[in-house]
Amino acid sequence: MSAFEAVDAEGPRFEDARGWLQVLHESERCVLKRSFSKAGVFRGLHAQMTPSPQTKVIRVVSGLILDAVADLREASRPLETRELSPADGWVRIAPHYAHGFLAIEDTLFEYMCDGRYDEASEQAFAIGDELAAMGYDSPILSAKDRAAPPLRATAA
Ligand SMILES: Cc1cn([C@H]2C[C@H](O)[C@@H](COP(=O)(O)OP(=O)(O)O[C@H]3O[C@@H](C)C(=O)[C@@H](O)[C@H]3O)O2)c(=O)[nH]c1=O
Repeated sequence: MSAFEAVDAEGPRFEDARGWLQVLHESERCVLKRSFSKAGVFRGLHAQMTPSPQTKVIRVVSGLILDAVADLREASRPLETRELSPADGWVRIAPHYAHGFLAIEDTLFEYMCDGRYDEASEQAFAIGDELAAMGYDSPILSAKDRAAPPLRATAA
């Protein structure tokens, strides 16, 4: 076998009103993805729970996002946000965070997760009130994220 083994480099692509998500490569141990989000889209917050927690390594290829994480180890689920642009390079998100982002501009985003996508273990949390308080009203959401319980309602 050649040392340069060809791998499936383009997996499925999912399009919806937010933009698209492309799986670039997936194995048992990692999944590499790219997504495009129109300005005003919010994706998340999402976290894969036991038995499939994931560390995510993320970057903005083009555009600008407000990245958001909530620490699921804390009863109060504290939310932290930070603007990320291409200049910030790769950023690591530990598995105990639920993660999401608002596209402030049209944004191309790439991320690597250690471990497979496991939809059954995923939990979604809504932060519409928190975004509105920061001046980001009526983000464009997926049906799944519209149906998610508010982050605060799930806090102890
Ligand atoms: C995330 C993902 C989705 N999909 C499919 C499921 C669905 O049909 C379509 C769109 O999925 P979602 O709506 O969950 O995509 P999206 O809202 O972009 O989900 C992502 O949000 C950001 C904030 C994250 O942190 C990521 O880990 C991931 O949860 O793509 C996969 O096949 N593999 C994957 O790894």
